[in-house]
Amino acid sequence: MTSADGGGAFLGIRARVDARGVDVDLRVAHGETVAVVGPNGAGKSTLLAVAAGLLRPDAGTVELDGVELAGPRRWVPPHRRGIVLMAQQTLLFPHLSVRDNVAFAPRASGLSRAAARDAAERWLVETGVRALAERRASDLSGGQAQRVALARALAAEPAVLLLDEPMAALDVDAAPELRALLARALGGRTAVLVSHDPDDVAALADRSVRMAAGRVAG
Ligand SMILES: Nc1ncnc2c1ncn2[C@@H]1O[C@H](COP(=O)(O)OP(=O)(O)OP(=O)(O)O)[C@@H](O)[C@H]1O
Repeated sequence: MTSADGGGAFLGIRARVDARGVDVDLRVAHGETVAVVGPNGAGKSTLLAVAAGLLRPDAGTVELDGVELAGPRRWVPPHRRGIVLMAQQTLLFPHLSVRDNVAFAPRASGLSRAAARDAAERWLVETGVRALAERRASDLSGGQAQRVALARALAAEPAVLLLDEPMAALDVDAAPELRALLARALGGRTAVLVSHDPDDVAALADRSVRMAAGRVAG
């Protein structure tokens, strides 16, 4: 494993996943949004899965704000990491209302029902989906579902937001609106964005790195 620089990063991922031919080293500063670009199969989603705790690397560490989340003798489960992954497929709870989807993380974090509802309300307004609050998640369009997914992700108050092609499933009409919303949401936030779209990278990221054949190439 090679190291691009020293410590000091807010989020540091140094991981080898042998079955996927991935050996990465990525450091993200506090408040920085880094775009990860590169061809299909380069290992971008694998990098996010390691950071989120969905995949255990064969070697390496994941660190957040000086705390080890994953390492040879340490494993913090996904829901305790303060890292939220927003994937291309929104994975909302289809049978729950939009409001209950967004209130889920605040409630799971121990807030009372009323406080979780207040938190959900704030993020529903913030992401422009307040009018959809009573709808079932299964009844949303793709663009609406992505907005709700963003509201749900932000309601978890994550220290780091991971976005895997957040706009790939949207039609071209819905993309600019969600991009503008994401630009607001990512301002000053620590985030890693995987995208094939140069417009997304330009609008959303402070810097970008390229992955190829499982390595961060620069
Ligand atoms: N669930 C999986 N099980 C086994 N191998 C996988 C799995 N997902 C991906 N891989 C393999 O791991 C490698 C990295 O894939 P990954 O999905 O991380 O790349 P990616 O850069 O995100 O690609 P894309 O842009 O197509 O989403 C590839 O060789 C891929 O075939």
